[in-house]
Amino acid sequence: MTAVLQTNIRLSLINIVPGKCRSLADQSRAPCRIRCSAASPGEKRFNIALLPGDGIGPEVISVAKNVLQQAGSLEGLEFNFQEMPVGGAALDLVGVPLPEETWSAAKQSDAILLGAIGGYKWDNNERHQRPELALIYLRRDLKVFANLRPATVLPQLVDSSTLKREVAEGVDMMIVRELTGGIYFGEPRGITTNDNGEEVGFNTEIYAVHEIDRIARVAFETARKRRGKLCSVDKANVLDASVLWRKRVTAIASEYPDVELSHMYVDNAAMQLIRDPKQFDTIVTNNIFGDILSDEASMITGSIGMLPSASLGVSGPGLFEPIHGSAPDIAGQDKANPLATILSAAMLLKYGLGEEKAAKRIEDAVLDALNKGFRTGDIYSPGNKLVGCKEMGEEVLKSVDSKVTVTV
Ligand SMILES: NC(=O)C1=CN([C@@H]2O[C@H](COP(=O)(O)OP(=O)(O)OC[C@H]3O[C@@H](n4cnc5c(N)ncnc54)[C@H](O)[C@@H]3O)[C@@H](O)[C@H]2O)C=CC1
Ligand SMILES: CC(C)CC(=O)C(=O)O
Ligand SMILES: [Mg+2]
Repeated sequence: MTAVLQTNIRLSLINIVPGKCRSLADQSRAPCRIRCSAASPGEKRFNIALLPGDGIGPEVISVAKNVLQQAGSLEGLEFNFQEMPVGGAALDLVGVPLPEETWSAAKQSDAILLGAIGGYKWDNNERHQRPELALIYLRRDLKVFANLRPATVLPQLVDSSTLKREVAEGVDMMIVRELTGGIYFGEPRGITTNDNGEEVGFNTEIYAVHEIDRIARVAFETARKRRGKLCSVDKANVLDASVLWRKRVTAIASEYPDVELSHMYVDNAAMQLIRDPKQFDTIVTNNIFGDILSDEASMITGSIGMLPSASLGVSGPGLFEPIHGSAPDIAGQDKANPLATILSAAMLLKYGLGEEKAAKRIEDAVLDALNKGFRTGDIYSPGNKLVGCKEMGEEVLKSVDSKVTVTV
């Protein structure tokens, strides 16, 4: 597992951005250093904004928080957690999906751990009252344009994959998804009436050169530190935005002669992920394709409940969250798999705070709990021990405590 998490992307981002941005990135670390000085020798303090959100969000966040706290304390890290409402929970409390207080806490934190947002209750809300808007605003305003979604088939979970053992075994890819542009943000958008008096809905897929170049560089840096293969996924046979995407990714490739670049249309990529997922090392793609392909890739690993993510920008706090949604169908039943959120906490330590040892403690503890046979329903296979969200969390916590060192 650590193989997919070995790139220090924050450093990569700093490295790839020249001059002015480098100092911006350095400034973003300054508040942490000031807080650290108040801690006792050998101890570092970090402010973590916890945004549980809706559905299974609070269940998985409460478990991941304990694991994060424990792994951190064993490495001399102290966390000041500030829990704030977001999404539907915030709509119910104060009438907006991202309250000003939540935004301030997130912006001023060293890193943000988010559960999930949305649910049936708010499904028919007007667009400006949708819980999911909070996520869109957070990503946009934090400027976290690079979304890393590692998909690794753990040896312990090969039998949980929906694919045959020989297809799933050994899969280890990183999907680098552009997160602050494309059709989720493009203008114009809306629902209007056409000349025939018929209602029409429309959105705009739009990318500027600087948006493509910066995500391409993150992807090339990532691929360089992995197996040196980058596949750019687009729809350049139909979409103009994809034509520009392919042109720019190809241009940026000249800066990375050691990385082997290929291009693939997204429909083919969706098929190839199931046919032969081991062909992929690093994938770079736009916002909507990355959203869809990462859900698909999650099932190769056994469950969407396994995939963490890190959303990073040039400066400021990173946003860490499982790739899944609020799973309203299982919310409140202690059935959710918390491992995606626990592993997102590991990504927070590694990419957000640069605390690799504490991150490794979490990754090892997850593997240890799986080695002992603990499984939530989504990754259960006969012969293992079926547990709920809380018990899985407790088992991971015990493994963090016992300071296991596991190799896969
Ligand atoms: N980042 C976020 O906050 C996201 C929010 N959403 C929102 O979540 C709500 C539900 O969306 P869906 O399309 O149903 O996607 P979903 O990811 O919430 O659920 C899809 C399926 O996967 C299962 N699942 C998801 N996470 C799981 C976990 N940790 N353990 C076990 N099973 C898990 C669910 O039970 C469901 O059957 C919607 O309101 C949607 O807008 C959707 C995706 C991302
Ligand atoms: C709810 C969407 C805004 C987000 C999503 O599905 C995702 O980021 O995976
Ligand atoms: Mg999604």
